[in-house]
Amino acid sequence: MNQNPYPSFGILLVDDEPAWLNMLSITLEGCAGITNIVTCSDSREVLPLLDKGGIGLVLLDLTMPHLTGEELLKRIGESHPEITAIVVSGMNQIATAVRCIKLGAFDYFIKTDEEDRIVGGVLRAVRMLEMQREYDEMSSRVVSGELRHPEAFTPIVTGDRSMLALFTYVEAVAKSPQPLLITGESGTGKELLAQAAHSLSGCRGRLVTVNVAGLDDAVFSDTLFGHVRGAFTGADSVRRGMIEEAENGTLFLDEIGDLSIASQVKLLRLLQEGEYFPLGSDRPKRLKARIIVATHQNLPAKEAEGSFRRDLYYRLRTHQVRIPPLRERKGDIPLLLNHFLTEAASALGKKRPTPTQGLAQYLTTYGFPGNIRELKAMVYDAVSVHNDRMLTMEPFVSAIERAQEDTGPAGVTAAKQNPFAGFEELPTFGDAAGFLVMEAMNRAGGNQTLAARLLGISQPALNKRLKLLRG
Ligand SMILES: Nc1ncnc2c1ncn2[C@@H]1O[C@H](COP(=O)(O)OP(=O)(O)OP(=O)(O)O)[C@@H](O)[C@H]1O
Repeated sequence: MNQNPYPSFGILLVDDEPAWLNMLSITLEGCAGITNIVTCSDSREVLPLLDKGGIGLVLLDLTMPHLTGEELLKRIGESHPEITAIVVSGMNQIATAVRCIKLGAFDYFIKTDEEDRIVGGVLRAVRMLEMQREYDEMSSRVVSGELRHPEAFTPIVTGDRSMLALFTYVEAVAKSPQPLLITGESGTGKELLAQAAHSLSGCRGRLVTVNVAGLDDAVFSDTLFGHVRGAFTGADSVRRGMIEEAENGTLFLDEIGDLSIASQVKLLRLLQEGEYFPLGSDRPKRLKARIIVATHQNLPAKEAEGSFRRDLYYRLRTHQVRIPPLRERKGDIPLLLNHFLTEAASALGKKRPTPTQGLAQYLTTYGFPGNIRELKAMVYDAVSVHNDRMLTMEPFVSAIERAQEDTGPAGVTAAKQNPFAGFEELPTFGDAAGFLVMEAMNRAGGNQTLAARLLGISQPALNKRLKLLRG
């Protein structure tokens, strides 16, 4: 799929007829982009070749001088059980096919079978091996919890365990040729994660981002596939599509949940066939980029209501990560606050202000529907207006109040709903007030000023209630 040999492991073709070996190599490269091919026409050399390592799949001819394919199959099973074998026979013999499958062959083909069947079988075996390898790699890393390239994730500030587990997963699948689907609410850092996945992919090309929301099908096709001169009125010159711009790199399609059905069909075809036609051209081009897609939408729900194709969803979700919203990793708020304070001060050419005590704690009491983007904007805004050494809570309090006012009827916050509506028996006024005070103190981490702010009362009034509660 790119200039690196594909797949990442070698495919050994064994046959005593060099002409067949040659033809099969050309077919596999031309039809499936398979380039990591080793050929061998002497059956005696097969096992020593496998001992050297690097081979994942073997295609074996059955009838060969010295060692037969069946004999080799048995020996491979004994000495290299991790290697997958496919038998390609000159004759159609059911009994031999059954014996080979019993010996562990992954598949059995006749040389006279259609090219597509043999190529399809090889691709199936390659995918199975790739998934097995990714799974093994991932399990071993998740167990050890180690990242090989932590530097790829440096721009993503977090200390959250679920985020770290997600990094491990992204690192494990970074070199896979299958698409990566990143989901998560708006502002959670999906684009940042796509950048990390690209830098880990080992692809030398660029990361090309296309936001597909709002693109009608014609613009989508033109943007991705490009066009030849004269393809349509106004197409005065050739346009390279983004797929080509991303050659040997990564094509990142953002807001994939908003793609029109017509464009979904085209994307699916691209992923299935690995090739596409620039508009106005009848010469196909090969897809030579890794595909990463992202969305803040709920794709299974969209699929259920019929606005997202099931076949595309299944294709995209082979490797999938969901970035948790900030409210599910509140422990990151102090880290992010710190990070954005430094970043904003340097961007605005100011001295880094010291946040007032309790600011981080106060921020954890808010749900951040806009996630990290919202927190970042708040910090930048506060740093740009402040002039003292100490950064007070005020700009954050007003930003949060403004955001809550803007949350309109559809997004009514918990505080505006009636929490007692479902209760069969109501608590007494005193009990309810007591629970409320304790919850506010809990959320404010014991800080009375903060808790009073959350309850909309003065600090002395809260103090009085606390004293009453403590008896
Ligand atoms: N963990 C993080 N550490 C530092 N900065 C972050 C982190 N997560 C997100 N950001 C910053 O927050 C902003 C939003 O991030 P990003 O654009 O990656 O989100 P997104 O999930 O792709 O959003 P959308 O769905 O709206 O496209 C960016 O400025 C990004 O740099």
